[in-house]
Amino acid sequence: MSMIAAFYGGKSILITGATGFMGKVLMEKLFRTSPDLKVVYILVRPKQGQTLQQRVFQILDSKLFEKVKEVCPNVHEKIRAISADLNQNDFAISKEDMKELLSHTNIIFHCAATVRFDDHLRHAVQLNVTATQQLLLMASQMPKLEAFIHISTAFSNCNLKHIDEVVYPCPVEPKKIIDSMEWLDDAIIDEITPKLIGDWPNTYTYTKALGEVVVQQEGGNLNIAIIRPSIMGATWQEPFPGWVDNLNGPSGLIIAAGKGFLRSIRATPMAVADLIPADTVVNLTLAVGWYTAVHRPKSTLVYHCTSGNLNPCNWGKMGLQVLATFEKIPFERAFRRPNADFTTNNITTHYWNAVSHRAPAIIYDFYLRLTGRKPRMTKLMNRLLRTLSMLEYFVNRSWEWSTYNTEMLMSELSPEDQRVFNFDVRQLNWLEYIENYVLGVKKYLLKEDMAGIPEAKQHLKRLRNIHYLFNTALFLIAWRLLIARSQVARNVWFFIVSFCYKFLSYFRASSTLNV
Ligand SMILES: CCCCCCCCCCCCCCCCCCCCCC(=O)SCCNC(=O)CCNC(=O)[C@H](O)C(C)(C)COP(=O)(O)OP(=O)(O)OC[C@H]1O[C@@H](n2cnc3c(N)ncnc32)[C@H](O)[C@@H]1OP(=O)(O)O
Ligand SMILES: NC(=O)C1=CN([C@@H]2O[C@H](COP(=O)(O)OP(=O)(O)OC[C@H]3O[C@@H](n4cnc5c(N)ncnc54)[C@H](OP(=O)(O)O)[C@@H]3O)[C@@H](O)[C@H]2O)C=CC1
Repeated sequence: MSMIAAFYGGKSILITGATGFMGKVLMEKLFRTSPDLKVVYILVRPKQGQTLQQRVFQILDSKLFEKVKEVCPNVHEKIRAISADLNQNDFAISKEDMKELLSHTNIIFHCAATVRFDDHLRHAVQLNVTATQQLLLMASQMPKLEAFIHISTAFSNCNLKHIDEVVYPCPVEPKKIIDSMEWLDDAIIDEITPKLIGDWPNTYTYTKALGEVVVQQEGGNLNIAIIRPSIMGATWQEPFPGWVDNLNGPSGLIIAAGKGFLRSIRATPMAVADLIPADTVVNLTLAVGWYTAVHRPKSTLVYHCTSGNLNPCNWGKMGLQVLATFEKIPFERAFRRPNADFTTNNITTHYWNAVSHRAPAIIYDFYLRLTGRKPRMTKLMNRLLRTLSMLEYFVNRSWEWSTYNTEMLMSELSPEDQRVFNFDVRQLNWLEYIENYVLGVKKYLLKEDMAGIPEAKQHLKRLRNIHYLFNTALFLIAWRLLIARSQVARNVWFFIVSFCYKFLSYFRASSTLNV
């Protein structure tokens, strides 16, 4: 019997960010392995005209929860959605709901965050720092609380090269930042943001670092642990390989590459691609929840959930495997044939952006205009290039994350728990994982049918022929222009033609002799 699964039995668990990518995988695993848990409280905000209940039903209706519904048929009764907005005071939770949460919660998993790299500093601070502070305050009033697990990111200290499993201080105290956000106006915040974030690349990583400091400073006597996942990708094994439901991290770029929009990227092929499957993160998170509650470590332990130091893969290898998978499993209605040019140089980046991205978009928009349709490709391409520029920082550097605590935890688990809550990334076969990831993107993000693969392959063949035809026409036009202007080019042309003629005559004569 799994000790971890048994631990969660009968427990009341509070999850923030349960409607997000990680939150859903976390909930799924919890219900599948501990169907006898008492209740899962999730803090949800109404969104896109959907009520809380509609949002919960939409999650439970997804393929991700198919197995759960077999193991725990009354799962919908065990999820208690609480209306909350983490941007508001006391999260805008009603008095009754608050009372229930405070008196029953045993474990908190704090996953909610804004993960947008370019979020306004005020908003990023509100969600990633102030909300964490408020949640800690709530936690301190929960008499039955056994553990508070805070999800951070391995990139919260990406301004360092080697990162240990410790909380690093920030140049400006989080409390001062929180205070200043209350009275500074947006224009001033915009002005001071670059100075405040210093050598962090964006407001996301900076505010996640501040959030960790808040957890350490204001955790009081709570049993707290911090988990730092690197780049979370599709699931590796559970509940099935390749599940993914948003465009963050590599997923959006895999779509852009598979559809032929993205054909070159400014990335260092040898830089470590520190991806980590979402189910691995969730397994570690649940194991940490158990360990923190049962063993009550004296200080706040930080756990790195990364792959680079145990089983490294690099961006070059990843790009090649993604392309190889497109050969087998192409995406439908691609704009161009998928291709991957990795460049680290400024000039070649501009060149490839002009030739591989902007020029085809302009030509296609011209074609759309000619056929009376609205041009849209240039706009899409500009957005893609903007996204690429934001991700560049992460694909041109490598970091070293130490994993002592994570490895210590692994050794503390029983063989059964090591199997059920496997977070040993050394067992991951990258080629297989990436292939399943691409397949998952096709199935669960693009919602494309596998039956369409032969047609998609035909489409790619047509694109290849158009490509050859286009290049040949371009070459002939360029050549024609050149020989019209240059005597040297004309001489070369006559030399090639007469050489070919002689070769053919010789070939014809020798084949006549052979007969
Ligand atoms: C050469 C070929 C290659 C071949 C092979 C290629 C595969 C192999 C190579 C793979 C290298 C991977 C590198 C990953 C590095 C990640 C490092 C993470 C480190 C930290 C990890 C963490 O700890 S934490 C999670 C990370 N946090 C994000 O990853 C959020 C990012 N994101 C945003 O910060 C905002 O999104 C941003 C972008 C500002 C736009 O902002 P914005 O306002 O302009 O646009 P919106 O967000 O409103 O989106 C507008 C439209 O862009 C669509 N879209 C949104 N994201 C998209 C995306 N990533 N790729 C495509 N498309 C995306 C969206 O679906 C909309 O499409 P539509 O309009 O059609 O609905
Ligand atoms: N994805 C990744 O690659 C990585 C993620 N992480 C961390 O993991 C955690 C989960 O990330 P992930 O699942 O990818 O993120 P998502 O963006 O998928 O999910 C974010 C969650 O936070 C909720 N949320 C945001 N704002 C509010 C608000 N004002 N009130 C209530 N809820 C809110 C969202 O709710 P709603 O559905 O209503 O928007 C959603 O449930 C985050 O802490 C992130 O920093 C760490 C490393 C890598």
